[in-house]
Amino acid sequence: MSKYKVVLTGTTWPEAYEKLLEQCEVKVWEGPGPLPRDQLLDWLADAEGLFNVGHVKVDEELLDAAPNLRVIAQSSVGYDNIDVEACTRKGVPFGNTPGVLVEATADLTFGLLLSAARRIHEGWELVKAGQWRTVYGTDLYGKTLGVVGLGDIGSAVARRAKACGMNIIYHNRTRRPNDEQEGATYVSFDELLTTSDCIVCLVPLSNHSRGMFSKEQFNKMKPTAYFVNASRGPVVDTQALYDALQQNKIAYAALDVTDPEPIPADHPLLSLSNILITPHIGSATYETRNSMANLAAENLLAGLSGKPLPTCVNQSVNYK
Ligand SMILES: NC(=O)C1=CN([C@@H]2O[C@H](COP(=O)(O)OP(=O)(O)OC[C@H]3O[C@@H](n4cnc5c(N)ncnc54)[C@H](OP(=O)(O)O)[C@@H]3O)[C@@H](O)[C@H]2O)C=CC1
Ligand SMILES: O=C(O)C(=O)CO
Repeated sequence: MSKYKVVLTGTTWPEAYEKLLEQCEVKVWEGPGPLPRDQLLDWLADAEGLFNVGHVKVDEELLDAAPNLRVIAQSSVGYDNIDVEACTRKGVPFGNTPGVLVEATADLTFGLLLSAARRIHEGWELVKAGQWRTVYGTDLYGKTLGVVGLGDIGSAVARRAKACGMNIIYHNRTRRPNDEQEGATYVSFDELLTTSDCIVCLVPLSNHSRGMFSKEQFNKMKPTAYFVNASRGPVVDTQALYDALQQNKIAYAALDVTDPEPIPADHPLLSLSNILITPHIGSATYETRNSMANLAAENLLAGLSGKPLPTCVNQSVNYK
């Protein structure tokens, strides 16, 4: 039996790679640097499957360059780099990796809040510098956490916060009755901004959410507010965040995602004392990244053999 022709935009985890190799002839980009666009389009000329690990932009141009493409699988839950409507128009199912990364990403997101509130990272820097002294933080117990984007991950963050004695409010475009039964209170975006002690952002990046945290929103927050973004950098206006922190309009920010990404070492945000940034490691545990790769491989192999993808974004194509 001839093997499926697949393009892999970067290296993946061994278990998933082995599964692919059983059924596919794989062109894999091993660097250095990201896969050049020309090379990708050239490889896609006869490809039947695209396994996207490097968040390559998938648009009309790419789809036109890949006339035999039958499936795209990406090992992430966010898919703001994918033109899903274009995939649907071309009849190409697109699968992401929801669910398997929820707990790891919620741990990191709540960890950022905890570290910022208790200055864990600052304490460690002081100890390393030979300065054994008290760094004061703030209690989370009894405070109000506002979750913007209470979906799979937001809800798991809310669970952790509740276990630490926080009150939970949230804002989505649609209400979540199950989470409300668990104690999360639905409020308008404005009410969340003005009443939260801590705000966590976990909305997907879209035309609706791009720049949704800007000067106006930071001005509405409490001057004691802690702001955590673990979604995508462009959901926040970086200059407005810098101004809000620099002018003490809010107390502290903790970010796992930035705009731009990676953030250059000489970026003004890095000169502030009231910020903590990690390099987009929300889902980066061995177990979770392995599970994400396996799910992406399952999506790819299902699409190649004409079966519905286990986790398909454009369902109308999946089940046609
Ligand atoms: N830092 C990291 O490493 C990681 C980051 N992420 C990011 O987290 C995002 C969320 O993931 P996940 O929880 O699985 O996704 P979900 O789809 O489960 O949840 C997203 C939630 O956001 C809400 N939402 C969407 N748009 C808006 C908006 N404009 N205003 C208010 N609420 C909105 C949705 O509700 P409704 O549609 O009703 O508004 C939904 O409840 C991903 O898209 C990704 O960008 C994910 C994994 C790891
Ligand atoms: O899955 C995602 O969307 C990420 O950001 C990385 O896990």
